[in-house]
Amino acid sequence: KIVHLIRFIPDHVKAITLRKLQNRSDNDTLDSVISDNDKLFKSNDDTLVVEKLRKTYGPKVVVKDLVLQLKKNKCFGLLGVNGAGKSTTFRILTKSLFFDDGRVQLEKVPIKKADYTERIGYCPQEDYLNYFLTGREVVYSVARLKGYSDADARKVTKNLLKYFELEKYQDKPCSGYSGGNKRKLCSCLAFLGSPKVILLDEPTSGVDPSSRRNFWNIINSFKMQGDTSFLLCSHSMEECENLCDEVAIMKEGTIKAKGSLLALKNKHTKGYKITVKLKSEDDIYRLKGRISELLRAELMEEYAGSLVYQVDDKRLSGLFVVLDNLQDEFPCIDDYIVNQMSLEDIFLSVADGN
Ligand SMILES: Nc1ncnc2c1ncn2[C@@H]1O[C@H](COP(=O)(O)OP(=O)(O)OP(=O)(O)O)[C@@H](O)[C@H]1O
Repeated sequence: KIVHLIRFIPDHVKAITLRKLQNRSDNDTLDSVISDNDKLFKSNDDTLVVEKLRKTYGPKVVVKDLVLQLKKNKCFGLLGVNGAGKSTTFRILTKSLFFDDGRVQLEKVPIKKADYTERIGYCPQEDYLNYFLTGREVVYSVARLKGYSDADARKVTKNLLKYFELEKYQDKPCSGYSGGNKRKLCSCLAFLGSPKVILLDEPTSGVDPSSRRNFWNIINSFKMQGDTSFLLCSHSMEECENLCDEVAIMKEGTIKAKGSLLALKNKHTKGYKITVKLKSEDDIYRLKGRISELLRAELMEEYAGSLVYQVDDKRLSGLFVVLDNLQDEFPCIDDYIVNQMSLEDIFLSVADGN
């Protein structure tokens, strides 16, 4: 039965299981490891530290000298365009993939040590589920493989399925789950075993807005209670704004921008974003000229009847007066919206830049 189960579980859980089954002990004591590697940890709040991580596929470097520090009770967002190297990083951090150079330590335990992965929870980008088992059986099996007793495994399974709003489907085979419910079940597995670090690779893609909010609540309540760190990869900027204390934007294997949301906003954006919605494009060239002249604004985007400007002017009231006057002068203006710059704007400016 166990051999059958192992075929359907991810490598990082498999490593733990095989070690448990073989009853192998780790020869290196934690003390010797700590004295060797203290330097990597800059503060007591650091949990996972990555230094100059590098991964190549033939001549192609897909992760270039990546540096990361995850902190207790914090969520770190790893953003980037498709192919930036995010999932590769996740696979390296869960020991599913070898890397060429660099160092990784989790609470001062180097990645090479056997119990490293026991401290990590992982929701990979692809669903890994045994489709013959029900949701309840999947969670219970992984709980047992992670070392829970029968009674504890039952209890934790019940609670997790409840938190992730999967109770309704718990006795149905996973093969019949919708895409969003499969994602929820995979996320739920990442929380098993009280991991110190939880890696979530696009955990809510395909998940409905209400379940997504429930998921955000789970993470935020974990952040408040325990000492878990989260590393989140998501293409939803809204999700990152809601969950992340710090984000890094990755492009072609390199981190192009890193910091708290506020720091990134201050560094990469100025002032406000103005979206001018048009009824028609009749007088558009003259309008663009007037906006540049009056607001000294930079045209960021032009799409589907809208002009999007970035303006440095910090005096909001003055801005509205100018925009009202422009609306009177140009009947082609339908409406305008003034927003603060968002994480999405930062992402676009960093991802599109060189
Ligand atoms: N097995 C492989 N052999 C060769 N190249 C690979 C392999 N796996 C990934 N790559 C390349 O590594 C790069 C990074 O891929 P990765 O899956 O980490 O990107 P990502 O940032 O997670 O993208 P996405 O947002 O689309 O999930 C890509 O250019 C990809 O083509």
